[in-house]
Amino acid sequence: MHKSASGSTLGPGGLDLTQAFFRPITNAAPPSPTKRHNKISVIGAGNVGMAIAQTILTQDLTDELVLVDTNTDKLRGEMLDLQHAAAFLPRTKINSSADSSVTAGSDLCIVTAGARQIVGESRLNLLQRNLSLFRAIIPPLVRYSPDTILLIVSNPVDILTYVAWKLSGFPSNRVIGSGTNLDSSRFRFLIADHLDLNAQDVQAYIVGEHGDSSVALWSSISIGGVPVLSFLESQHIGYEKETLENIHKSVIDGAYEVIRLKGYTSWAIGYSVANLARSFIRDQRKIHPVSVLAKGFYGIDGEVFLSLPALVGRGGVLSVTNVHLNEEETQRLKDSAKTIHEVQTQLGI
Ligand SMILES: NC(=O)C1=CN([C@@H]2O[C@H](COP(=O)(O)OP(=O)(O)OC[C@H]3O[C@@H](n4cnc5c(N)ncnc54)[C@H](O)[C@@H]3O)[C@@H](O)[C@H]2O)C=CC1
Ligand SMILES: CC(=O)C(=O)O
Repeated sequence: MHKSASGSTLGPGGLDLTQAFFRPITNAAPPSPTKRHNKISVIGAGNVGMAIAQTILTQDLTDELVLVDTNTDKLRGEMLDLQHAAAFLPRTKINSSADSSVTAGSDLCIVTAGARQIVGESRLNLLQRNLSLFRAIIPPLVRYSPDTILLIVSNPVDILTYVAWKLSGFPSNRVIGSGTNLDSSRFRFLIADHLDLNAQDVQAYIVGEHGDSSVALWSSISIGGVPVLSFLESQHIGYEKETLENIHKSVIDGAYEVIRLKGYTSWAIGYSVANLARSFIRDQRKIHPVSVLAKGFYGIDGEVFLSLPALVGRGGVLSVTNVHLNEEETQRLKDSAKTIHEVQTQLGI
């Protein structure tokens, strides 16, 4: 069997099996022209790329999902393994190739390709290795999908988002790093666990670098509409600053612990990125802490990408939320920006 030019299946002698199986309905209305065909490409079919792909499929976020990887056997194996779940999933066309032309016309390109940390390495240690990969990966993605949103996940994510922005020539609102969307979920989980409630009811952000210099915004945490720290202060309920610092330290150490235990992180980043993909593709206008061009916000004067709570929709990042930071948080954010800028300057990027 093979496919006809129209995509229907041809049997022996050129018989169109699709037409043979189905009888046309007279006076059937043509398909609605308003339904938009969505296409998401995931570059890098490793632990992270596949966790993202699987979550996108189960959440029915796209009509077409494309996987790209240079390891062609693994790539085909991953594609077939997902295709074999077709009977249990919403209908999605799944395709794969080592050639980026397969991504043509993508609405969203998610880049996860590259080296990952081994025990003892920080995210910044990966920069040299992943920088050269990005120089090969980004230009063809841009050529084949000039209107796409680039969502960068590979580490160090903030610096590689800056690199992708420079290489793409795109406006900065269409080049976004997954940033601290994941760290903030870890933060919300730890607070919710501490108080025995649902993490979805905890509004809390980690901003700055996705990594060791991230900043916890304690002053703006609210639970069920109650601003936590000012409530405790108004009720004269004491709390230890050290407890807060320990929770933030657990957020930072979280990835290192998972990497030490299982070798890599995958499930949480899979859900985090699928959650972002939904906001872009379905134009959710949701606020996510993601890595954006931060120059000009909170006194940051260097050209760096780092995470700030941002309004996200079909056009990419639509605006940055004017969340209040106290003096200490502002200073920590500036220090985080400085850390990233220094690495970029040392490498001449
Ligand atoms: N931003 C975040 O929150 C997180 C980022 N990461 C990062 O994601 C990246 C991937 O991690 P894993 O999936 O665990 O690694 P992995 O080693 O399982 O997968 C990487 C994949 O990239 C592929 N690849 C290499 N060069 C390529 C190219 N030129 N084009 C296409 N594919 C290529 C490899 O063949 C491999 O399949 C790492 O940089 C890791 O640090 C991981 C977790 C969270
Ligand atoms: C590896 C990594 O960046 C993370 O899980 O946060």
